[in-house]
Amino acid sequence: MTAILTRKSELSLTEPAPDDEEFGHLLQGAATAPDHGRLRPWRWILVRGASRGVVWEAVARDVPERSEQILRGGDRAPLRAILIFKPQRAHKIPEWEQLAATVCMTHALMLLLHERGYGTIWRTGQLCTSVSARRVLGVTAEEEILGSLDIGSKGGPESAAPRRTLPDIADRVSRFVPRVTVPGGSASFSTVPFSSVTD
Ligand SMILES: Cc1cc2nc3c(=O)[nH]c(=O)nc-3n(C[C@H](O)[C@H](O)[C@H](O)COP(=O)(O)O)c2cc1C
Repeated sequence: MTAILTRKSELSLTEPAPDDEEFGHLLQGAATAPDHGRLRPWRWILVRGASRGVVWEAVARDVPERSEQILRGGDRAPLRAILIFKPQRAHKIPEWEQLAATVCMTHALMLLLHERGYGTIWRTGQLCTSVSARRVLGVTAEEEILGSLDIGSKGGPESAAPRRTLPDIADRVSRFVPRVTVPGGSASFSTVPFSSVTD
């Protein structure tokens, strides 16, 4: 609960970021997230330093009207880990489940990075639809870019924000109460009371 309540998307990320070895180590942990069929239908492309410019120049080429803004954003984090969804299309595990497994892995990775003191933010935007970026990164026709997990050290003013408060989820959960006495009758639902949670 502490990790959940203290993680938040960090807009300002500076050096240092985890090196390849540390990223790989944490990814091994994250790769144990729930994954129906254990297909691991994803891969990461780590982009650092001047290579970031190459990728975001490609994105900017595809959206000339926003190119300045896109180029400015290219180096917004020391490590831009690009998440590629690599589903097995004709597999018995439906594609949505493969996407769900990919998201489970990514959230686990974000929490592991957070636990090590790194900040993250998952960014999507123009990168995901950029044909030029796909070409530069070697993304195949079978794959999709799900965005960039920006990783670095927390430095912005928002880093000092207090722990988040828990959201009100009272209307998002109910208890199923079958009406066994009425054949074919409808079930009823009752809401589940929650007391506020603390760790
Ligand atoms: C799939 C996905 C895509 C996101 N894309 C962006 C984005 O393009 N730009 C951005 O500023 N934040 C992006 N975010 C971060 C969300 O804006 C952020 O998680 C949300 O505002 C809640 O903030 P928190 O993570 O601090 O709780 C994305 C998050 C997810 C899960």
